[in-house]
Amino acid sequence: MSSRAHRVSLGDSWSQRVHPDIESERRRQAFDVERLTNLLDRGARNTTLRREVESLFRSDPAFSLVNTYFMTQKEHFQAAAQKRFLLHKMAQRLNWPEDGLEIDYARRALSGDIILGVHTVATKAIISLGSEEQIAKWVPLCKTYQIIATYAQTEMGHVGCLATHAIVMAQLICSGAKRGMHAFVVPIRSPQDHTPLPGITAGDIGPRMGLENADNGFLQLDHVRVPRENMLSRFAQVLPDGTYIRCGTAQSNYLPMVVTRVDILTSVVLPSLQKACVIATRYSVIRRQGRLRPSDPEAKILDYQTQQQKLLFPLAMSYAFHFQAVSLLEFFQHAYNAVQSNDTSLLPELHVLTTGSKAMMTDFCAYGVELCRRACGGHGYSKLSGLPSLATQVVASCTYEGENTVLYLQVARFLMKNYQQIWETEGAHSQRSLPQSVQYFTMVHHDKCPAQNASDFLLPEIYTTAWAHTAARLVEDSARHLQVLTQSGADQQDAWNQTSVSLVQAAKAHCYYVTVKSFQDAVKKLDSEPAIQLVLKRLCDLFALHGILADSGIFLYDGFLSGPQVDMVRTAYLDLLSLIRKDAVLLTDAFDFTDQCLNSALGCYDGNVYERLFQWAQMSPNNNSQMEASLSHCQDMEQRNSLMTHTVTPRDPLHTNAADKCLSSSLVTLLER
Ligand SMILES: CCCCCCC/C=C/C(=O)SCCNC(=O)CCNC(=O)[C@H](O)C(C)(C)COP(=O)(O)OP(=O)(O)OC[C@H]1O[C@@H](n2cnc3c(N)ncnc32)[C@H](O)[C@@H]1OP(=O)(O)O
Ligand SMILES: Cc1cc2nc3c(=O)[nH]c(=O)nc-3n(C[C@H](O)[C@H](O)[C@H](O)COP(=O)(O)OP(=O)(O)OC[C@H]3O[C@@H](n4cnc5c(N)ncnc54)[C@H](O)[C@@H]3O)c2cc1C
Repeated sequence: MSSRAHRVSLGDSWSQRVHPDIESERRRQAFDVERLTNLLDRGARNTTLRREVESLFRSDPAFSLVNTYFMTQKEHFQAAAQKRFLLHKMAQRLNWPEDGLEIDYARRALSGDIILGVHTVATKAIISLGSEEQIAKWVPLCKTYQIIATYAQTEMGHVGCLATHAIVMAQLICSGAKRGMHAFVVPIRSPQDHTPLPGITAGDIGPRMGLENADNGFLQLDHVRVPRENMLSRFAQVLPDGTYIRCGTAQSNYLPMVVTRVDILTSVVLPSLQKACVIATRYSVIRRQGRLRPSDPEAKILDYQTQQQKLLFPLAMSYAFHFQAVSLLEFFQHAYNAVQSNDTSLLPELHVLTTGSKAMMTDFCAYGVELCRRACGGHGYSKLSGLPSLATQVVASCTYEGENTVLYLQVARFLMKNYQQIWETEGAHSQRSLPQSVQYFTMVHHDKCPAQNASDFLLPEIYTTAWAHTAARLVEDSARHLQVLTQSGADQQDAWNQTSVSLVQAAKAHCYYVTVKSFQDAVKKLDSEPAIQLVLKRLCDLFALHGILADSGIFLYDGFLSGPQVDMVRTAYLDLLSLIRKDAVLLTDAFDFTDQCLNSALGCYDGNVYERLFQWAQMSPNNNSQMEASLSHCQDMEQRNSLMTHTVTPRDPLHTNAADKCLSSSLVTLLER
């Protein structure tokens, strides 16, 4: 399949005429885009498979995403339910393997616009924490939608209208002793008529900032009895006589959070940033505004240095986080399997790597998507650009699966523990006993950065060492601050709280270092692809140097960098902007999102922005000719106001009346086999 035909997928009459301003960007190919796509897909076979799956959705109107922009929340939810149902049928018909890549690629093609994301989270919680018998009992019911599960950990719950069962994470009190958080499969609604079971109060949580396709709700349990065998018991059991037996550590039951954090990074968070980069970069070579010199034609806005600064850092992040996610996934597979076999030795490091990656990637991706949105000027505020929904989707991920400050503090706790270990076992042996991700604590040798000119800052060992030094120094400062406070009489908790701003700063610097290091390691391995290696190295340089410039105070504080060296960093950084700008469109093409999946009037492959924007705007119900005609006949403002209040009906919240109960029941029926 030709890659261009694959990408131009909306079938508009003008799609075959690629806009000359974007075509010229693709003429100069400094590297092979297709090979970069293969690298991102982790193999050419995966690229082929992904495109095959995507092609199944291209021409089927049932899977169209454009209409969702004009839907009410309820309509959007129903459309997303229908997509989930059709996808389920498709997977059955095509015999897709249960844990194969096909389903991931299908979700990507549909831009995640299907309901029951939390059903998947809950199903994976059963797989992580259930015994073999419990998995055999519950997972097939989940996979065939005979039950719909939700994951209820946060107080007040997030349960939804459709769920028949909740995986409730609750304190187990056994023979009077608190045993920590355990998971219980709690039936909450009748499988026959979907009414709440005795003692259960559940419903929709009300309007939210975004995520119209999500089923978020509340749950109250009042004297609800849960059978003993419904406690998920891979890591802990209660015997019929009340004896409590633990097979793992107390933290083993936290495994679902680790699993979900990894899942959302790869399936929601990172693709959102990548899509925003594609949309904003393509738009920025079509949009012409102002002149670089009075005699020039109007400039492509991507030719302004400030626009490059806005867009190329998110692009660098997109690649940095891709390689970070790849290395995280590798470690995850290995450590998850070990924990499942009751070897929990890697769990603390797995927890901290996933938690730090989740906090950093969601924070930065939210920032990056917003940068892209603003870089598109007024059109970035239009939902039709695709950018507002990407922004609200990513912002949510800064909160769910653990609020990011809380997560950074968990990373800091791990850093403090390991730093204290070095203090206690000072000497040559300390490095060997440290987890791999913090071994750099003992490897920082320089007091001052040896760079002498801007080009020295393009040497990966220079900027990686700068990050390692500064992260380790911030960890040390926090550890000393904690020690000073406790030595002067503060208790541990007070000392922790009084140090927490510094601790979060140290955790952020550590996460930045880990990301720079994994990006640099990935680039080093690309010797057989020199052209790709070169463009990715530039992105790696930009990512590392942007972080230094944005937070130069932490590098200057102890004199590791001098003022003139920060100027050298800036020079190197600005030179990189103009180099990367030349490849920007191709670097975003390499993500290989279909137009359908981008769902953006600004970001299609062909660059025909204005035609598409105009055409899509026609779909607005406000352009309904009858309404326009009535409005134009109104003589005065008062008449106009009264017409508006009668024409625009407020949207019903889900699940407030009998009709809505019917809606949720029928969606349940829809999803049944
Ligand atoms: C469109 C896409 C679909 C969207 C789906 C969205 C679905 C969203 C679902 C949710 O949001 S579910 C709710 C998720 N909630 C959280 O993540 C809460 C965040 N809080 C925590 O993680 C807390 O740590 C805790 C688990 C609630 C425990 O808090 P507590 O204060 O009791 O203990 P801590 O001091 O934090 O930790 C104690 C100990 O345990 C270690 N630890 C913490 N978490 C984990 C873990 N996941 N895995 C392994 N170990 C963990 C922590 O490091 C401490 O260790 P020590 O220092 O004592 O050794
Ligand atoms: C879209 C969405 C979907 C969700 N889905 C689910 C779901 O399916 N299942 C589920 O169980 N939950 C779900 N949640 C809930 C989510 O996991 C929680 O909102 C999140 O973990 C934060 O907890 P909280 O709301 O209690 O915030 P809080 O903990 O109250 O945080 C509020 C503020 O207090 C600060 N804070 C809190 N504790 C500390 C501390 N120890 N030290 C310093 N500062 C602190 C935070 O940094 C933050 O600034 C969802 C949330 C959203 C937005």
